[in-house]
Amino acid sequence: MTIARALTIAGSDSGGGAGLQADLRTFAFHKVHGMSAVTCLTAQNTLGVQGVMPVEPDFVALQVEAVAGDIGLDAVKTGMLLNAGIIARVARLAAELPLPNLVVDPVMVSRTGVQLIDDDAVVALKNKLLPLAMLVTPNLHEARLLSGIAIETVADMQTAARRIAALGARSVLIKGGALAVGRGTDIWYDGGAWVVLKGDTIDTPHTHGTGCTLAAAIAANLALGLPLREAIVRAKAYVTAALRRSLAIGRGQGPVGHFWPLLGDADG
Ligand SMILES: Nc1ncnc2c1ncn2[C@@H]1O[C@H](COP(=O)(O)OP(=O)(O)O)[C@@H](O)[C@H]1O
Ligand SMILES: Cc1ncc(COP(=O)(O)OP(=O)(O)O)c(N)n1
Repeated sequence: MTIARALTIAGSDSGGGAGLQADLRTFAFHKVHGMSAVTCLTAQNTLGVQGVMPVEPDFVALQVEAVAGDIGLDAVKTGMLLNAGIIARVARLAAELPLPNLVVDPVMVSRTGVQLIDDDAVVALKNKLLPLAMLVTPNLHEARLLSGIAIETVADMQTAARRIAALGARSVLIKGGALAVGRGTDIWYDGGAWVVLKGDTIDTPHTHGTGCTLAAAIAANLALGLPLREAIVRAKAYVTAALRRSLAIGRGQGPVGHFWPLLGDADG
C-alpha cells in the first residue's frame, strides 16, 4: 500500500495538545504517514509552559535527513523552531534537500500573547525561513510582529498579509482565533487573490493547539496532492470540527478533539 508522507519539524508538548503531538494526530486523521524532527522538549500542560530544552541544530537536521533520504517527503510543516541556530539550519536544509510543500507556522507568540521564542529567532524566521515558505500561517500576534502593524479587524489582517507577503513568503494565511469580533475568521493572500475564510465562532475555552492543527492539516492535504486553496479550505473545516469537540481536560485550556469522529455524540 502506498501512502502520502508528511514531516513536522516541531517541538514536543508534554501535554499532548499542541506541537508535534497535535501534528502527528492530524496527519493520522488525514491518512497521511507522519514523521517528526524534534526541535525542543517543552514541559507543558493546559495551564502553560513550565520549561523548554532545545535540541542541537545539527541533530534537528540529522532527523530530517534520516527520513527524507529513506522514506521521502510529500509535504513539510514547521512549528516551534525555538532559536536562531535551529531556524538557520532548517533554512539551509530547505535549500539542500529540498523540503517540498513547506508550510511554516511561525510559532513565536501564543494566542494569549506569551512570547515562545527569543528575539534573535524572530529575526531569523523573518529573514531566513519565510522567503522559502509555500505558505506562512501567523496568528494575530505573530502577524503584528512580522508586519509591524497592530491588528484588530479583518481589514488590518489584509494590510498585514500584504506586508508579510512582501517579506518573500509565497502566500500568507493570517489566523483570526484572537479576533475580538468575528473570532474564527482567517484570511489567505497569495500575492494576487484574497480568500476570507469565515468559520463559525466556537464558544469554548479549550482551544490549545488550534494553530498547529490547522497548519498540519494543510500540510497533510498538500501531501495528498490537493491544490493550496483547497488544502486550506478543508483544513479550516477540520479545525472547526475539532474545536466543536474540544476536550475539557486539565485545569486550563484543553486541546481540540483531533479524532472527533471517534468521540461519539456530544454527551457520549
Ligand atoms: N473559538 C474559535 N472559534 C472558531 N475558530 C477558532 C476559534 N479559535 C481559533 N479558531 C481557529 O483556529 C485556527 C488557529 O487560529 P489561532 O488560534 O488564532 O492560532 P494559534 O493557535 O496559532 O494562536 C484558525 O483557523 C482560527 O480561526
Ligand atoms: C511545542 C509547542 N509548539 C507549539 C505551540 C503553540 O501551539 P499553537 O497551536 O500555535 O498555539 P495555541 O493555540 O496553543 O496558543 C506550543 N504551545 N507548544
